[in-house]
Amino acid sequence: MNLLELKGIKKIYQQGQVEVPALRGIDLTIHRGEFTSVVGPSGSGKTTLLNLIGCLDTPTEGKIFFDNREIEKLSKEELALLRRYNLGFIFQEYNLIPVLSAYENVELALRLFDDIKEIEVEKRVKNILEAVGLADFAHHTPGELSGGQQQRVSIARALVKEPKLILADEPTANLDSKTSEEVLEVMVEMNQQLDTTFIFSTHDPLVWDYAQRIITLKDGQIAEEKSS
Ligand SMILES: Nc1ncnc2c1ncn2[C@@H]1O[C@H](COP(=O)(O)OP(=O)(O)OP(=O)(O)O)[C@@H](O)[C@H]1O
Repeated sequence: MNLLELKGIKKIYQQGQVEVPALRGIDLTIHRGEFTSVVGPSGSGKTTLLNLIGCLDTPTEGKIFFDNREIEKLSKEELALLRRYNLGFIFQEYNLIPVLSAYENVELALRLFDDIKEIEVEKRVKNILEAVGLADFAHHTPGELSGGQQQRVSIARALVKEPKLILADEPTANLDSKTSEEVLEVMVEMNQQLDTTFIFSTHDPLVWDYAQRIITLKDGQIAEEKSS
């Protein structure tokens, strides 16, 4: 089943008088449960593409459908709900709150949901921390965790809402290769267990080994596609 459909997506940034074309006509369908990597040289449009899919920015031209609903046609409230319930983000810099523990960082993501009971919050946070291998580190703050552990917290934070789609912009950029592999294994496991769809942007060849599908961008266009 299609989760995401992009039709004729173009994105032009305006830099003063200069127009910077970042995406020049992207047609792409992502199916539910896919584990897809977006690769390509610096400046090829990877982050721009992820930002558009994550509804963090809007295309200059073209249409994006999420679950068969056209994003542009959604009201502000509908868009906020889509982002809150259906999308999870993992960043290169982890973006954890330094004064909160691993548990509290993950818990915070669920606090946006008014309708979840306290007991359910606790169960879900504990389960997801255990799934990413951090049960014993729940009360540590980010400063007391390694880079790989911090990235696992941010994976748990993205997954605890059980979103349909997780977008990860260079998730292993700050990790050594062994830690990257561990983090990727956690993501593959979550993808398989929860059927969460993942889209990554990356320069890291290691990620390519884990991806089912690799989309190569060049100058804002899809230059190549491979599926394993
Ligand atoms: N906010 C912006 N304003 C102007 N130009 C931008 C902006 N963001 C990106 N660009 C330009 O758009 C193009 C695509 O950038 P993007 O960041 O999407 O590429 P990328 O493939 O993610 O690069 P990298 O691998 O270096 O992160 C580049 O030419 C970049 O300079």
